[in-house]
Amino acid sequence: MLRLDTRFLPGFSEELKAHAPLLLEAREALLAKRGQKGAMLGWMDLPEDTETLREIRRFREQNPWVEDFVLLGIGGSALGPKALEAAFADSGVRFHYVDHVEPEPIRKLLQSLNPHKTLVNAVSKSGATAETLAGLLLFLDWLKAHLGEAWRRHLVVTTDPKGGALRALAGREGLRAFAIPEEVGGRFSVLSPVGLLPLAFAGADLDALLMGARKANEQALAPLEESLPLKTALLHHLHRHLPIAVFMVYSERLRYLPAWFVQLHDESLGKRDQEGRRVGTTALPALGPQDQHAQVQLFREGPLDKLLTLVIPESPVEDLPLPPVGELPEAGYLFGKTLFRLLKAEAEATYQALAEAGQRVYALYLSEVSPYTIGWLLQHLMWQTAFLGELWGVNAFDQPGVELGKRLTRAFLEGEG
Ligand SMILES: O=P(O)(O)OC[C@H]1O[C@](O)(CO)[C@@H](O)[C@@H]1O
Repeated sequence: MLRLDTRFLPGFSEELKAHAPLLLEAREALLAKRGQKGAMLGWMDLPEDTETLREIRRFREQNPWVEDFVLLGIGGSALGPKALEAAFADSGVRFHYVDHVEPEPIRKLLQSLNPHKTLVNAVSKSGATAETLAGLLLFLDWLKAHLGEAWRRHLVVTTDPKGGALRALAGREGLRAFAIPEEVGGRFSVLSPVGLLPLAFAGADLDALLMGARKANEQALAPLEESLPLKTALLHHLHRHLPIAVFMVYSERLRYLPAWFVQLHDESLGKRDQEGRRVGTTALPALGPQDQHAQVQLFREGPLDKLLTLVIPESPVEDLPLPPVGELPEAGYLFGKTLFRLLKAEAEATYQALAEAGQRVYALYLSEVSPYTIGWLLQHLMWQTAFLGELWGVNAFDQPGVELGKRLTRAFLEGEG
């Protein structure tokens, strides 16, 4: 269950009523593009794709030998699986992410892995991302050197259904390849094989994840009063004059989720609008309780330039009681409580303290941290982002601003000869 709390934002229900026509129009405009080629709205349908899920499960069953799973990919090709695997891994398979190009950690990783027990998953929608291709060159070479002709069984690609270098490689070499549907962009691809394949090896409950996402779909299309994504989109719209959108999650298991949200929000919404005006707010990742001891001082007493989203679990999946220990009477106020009660008290205290400081803050309560609630949350945030794209007059599904950096990198390398 996912629940919105706006107790510190009085007047929100009036705002919701006042903005109903705008919100419904934005939703209509978005949905009118559903099914259009190039609209990139295929992520809406991913939760229903049980055929792909079956294929992925079969592949997982055919490869019980895997002990280490190396994901080569960056941005939307890595952030989602990384966030979900950290939260729900249960199989003992070790995961490694090559979402960078720093030589030392890659050398260390290559030295530590047993190639016979390693599955490499190269993930790239475009098949053209320099970081991913560089990782692939290294791992391909390594697999071939250690396994000879058998290397092909140790490399699986997740990429565009038709085009790009990874699809061509898979075709030439007969590699197993999973498709990222044409109409699904990288940062909206977590519920495609980009996320599902690694999560199958992690032993996560994929049925529950997709069921949760279907719930978000249902709510996105529901009447305004029940449409959580329209409501949170409105919260961001009403606060678009505040430059920073903090996304603070009270769960260690969800420690990589803020990074996933940052890409989703920033790369989708930080753009020029139709009139050429610069649009967007800057998502700032935060983790509770750690960032209470790092960022909350600024949030409390620094500029009132933020809208804060707190993601707070309401109950634990399992809890740990804090035992009374005679040697530590100073911790007496904790005796007999549980770890989760402390976590919850800290989240609630921070929520109140931020509101009292004058910051604009709301909470998204999760009944617990589970594949179901997180599937729901991820898909909810994708809807929120898509609605904001409509409200702000930007295309939430392209990223023209990253192209120049890529072209220059290539030019620098080619210039070196
Ligand atoms: O999946 P690809 O095509 O390798 O892209 C990786 C990432 O790079 C970007 O295109 C930005 O450069 C992101 O949108 C994307 O998630």
